Amino acid sequence: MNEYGCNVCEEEYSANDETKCPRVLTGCGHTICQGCATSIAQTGRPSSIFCPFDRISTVLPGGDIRNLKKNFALLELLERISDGSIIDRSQNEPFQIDKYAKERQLNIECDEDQCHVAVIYCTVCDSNLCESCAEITHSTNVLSKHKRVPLTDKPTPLVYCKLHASYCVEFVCKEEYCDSENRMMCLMCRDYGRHKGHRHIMIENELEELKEKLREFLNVLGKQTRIVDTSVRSLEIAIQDLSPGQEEGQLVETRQEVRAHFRQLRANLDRDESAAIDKLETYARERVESLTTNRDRLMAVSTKIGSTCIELQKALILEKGKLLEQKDDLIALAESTNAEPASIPDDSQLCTRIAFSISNDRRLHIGDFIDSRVVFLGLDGSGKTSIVRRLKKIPMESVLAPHPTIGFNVELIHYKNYRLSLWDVGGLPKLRHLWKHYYSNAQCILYIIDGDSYERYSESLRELTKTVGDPLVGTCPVFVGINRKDGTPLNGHLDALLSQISALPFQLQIFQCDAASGSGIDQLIDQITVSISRLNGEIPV
Ligand SMILES: Nc1nc2c(ncn2[C@@H]2O[C@H](COP(=O)(O)OP(=O)(O)OP(=O)(O)O)[C@@H](O)[C@H]2O)c(=O)[nH]1
Ligand SMILES: [Mg+2]
Repeated sequence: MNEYGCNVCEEEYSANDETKCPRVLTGCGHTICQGCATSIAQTGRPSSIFCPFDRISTVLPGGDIRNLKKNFALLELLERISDGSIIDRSQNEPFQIDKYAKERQLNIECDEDQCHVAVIYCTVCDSNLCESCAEITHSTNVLSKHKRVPLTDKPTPLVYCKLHASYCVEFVCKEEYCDSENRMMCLMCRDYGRHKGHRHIMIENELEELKEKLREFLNVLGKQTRIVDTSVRSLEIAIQDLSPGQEEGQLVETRQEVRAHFRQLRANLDRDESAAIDKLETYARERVESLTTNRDRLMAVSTKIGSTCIELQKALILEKGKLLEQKDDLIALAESTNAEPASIPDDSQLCTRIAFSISNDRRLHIGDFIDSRVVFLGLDGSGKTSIVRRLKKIPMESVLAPHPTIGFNVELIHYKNYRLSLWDVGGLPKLRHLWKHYYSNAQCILYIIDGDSYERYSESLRELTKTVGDPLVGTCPVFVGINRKDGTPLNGHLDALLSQISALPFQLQIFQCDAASGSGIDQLIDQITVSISRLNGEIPV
């Protein structure tokens, strides 16, 4: 690569050759030669040019490459180098541009020293030489007169005819039907030999045509190389930008942005959590203050009642005369103590469970419980009672013996700001005609299917369709729970059941749980309250 050349085509810049003039891409500050800029601009938008090194766009004033600023500093430097006015400090002599850069690329050995690369051709000695060997071998008066040219200008040697060795090849046969393998011919071949009477052209013309073609190819391939090299460079930049372990680049920047985003989210969450906890604690403090005031008031009443009782007890053992004397005082004392206001707290004041909900913007709301009715349906033995026991947090150390529910059971549980009454309805066939009395005014229906009993899937689906298809269900959210999921491993039957449920023309929310292990139960209660809050048009918790 030439140090003072264009980094795209790697050819030297020049003030004299317009196509080699260094032009500045003002968008980014890189410099490339006018020729490369022209071919790059043709592949992009004509009004602008993308830098081949960093893909930054530069507007082309007037849509013409020639309007891009010349890199005068570089031109001046080149001029000073060619003047010899710049000293190469490492060599302590004027800085030189390698004028044989092209010849060196041919990498032909020097005839004098195989370790040297030839750059010069002596037309008299017919030898390829490096600069120093050319200097040494041609230092005498006579030899110094030999004509030496750059290796790339070496004249091509004469070629002699293979059949008539003393004749030079001068023509090339152009006869379409010529069957000779050797198309080059000398005068003898043409006039008397196997090419006699054949159409032909001068070898120089043929060579010129061929060279012209090769030059065209070189031109096309050169452009292609530039495009490919530019793309390789762009790809390298992109690879570097996205490779992990780099200190800078797009990946690093984006990673920082993502981290900042999550840092902000965490900070917001922490702030909202603190605000919610503060609010909860303030609420608890106010409740404690009010309960303490109530308690102190009742203690004062209790003390007064105690002392009055003692006074009355003492009066009971007084002499008749004295007792009668104190009659009015004692009655007044008893009446005033009896009239002392003693506000006895009711259950709601004593209830310490705190109803709360959290809005979408993560604010805590403390308020009354919302009462909702959740009805459990499903075939007998599907696990309804077991799931309700799990929701009630009743310890279940082992699987209980089947104990069919006759009629129904109601259990109350609290979750956030919901007070849910869980209606566990028996699933025996004789009880199923009663189900409608339970689901007709439910806020949520849970239909449980025993995942293990695939022989009962169709019966279960039939009852489900009948239930959900009943207009009494209306907009009530329906959950279909596959119980015993931790039992038999998932099998094809279960997959088929899930797709059959999904294909039903109702809006059903499917979940899987296991009453024996308790898995999936905690998520269930959360989903139920979210569905109920949506149904009520409240802010989902
Ligand atoms: N291994 C296992 N057994 C379960 C599971 N759920 C329920 N069972 C057992 O299955 C049997 C029936 O469960 P129940 O909860 O009584 O069924 P049910 O749906 O209430 O039945 P009915 O009241 O007749 O409608 C009991 O012996 C439970 O212990 C489970 O997830 N895994
Ligand atoms: Mg039951």
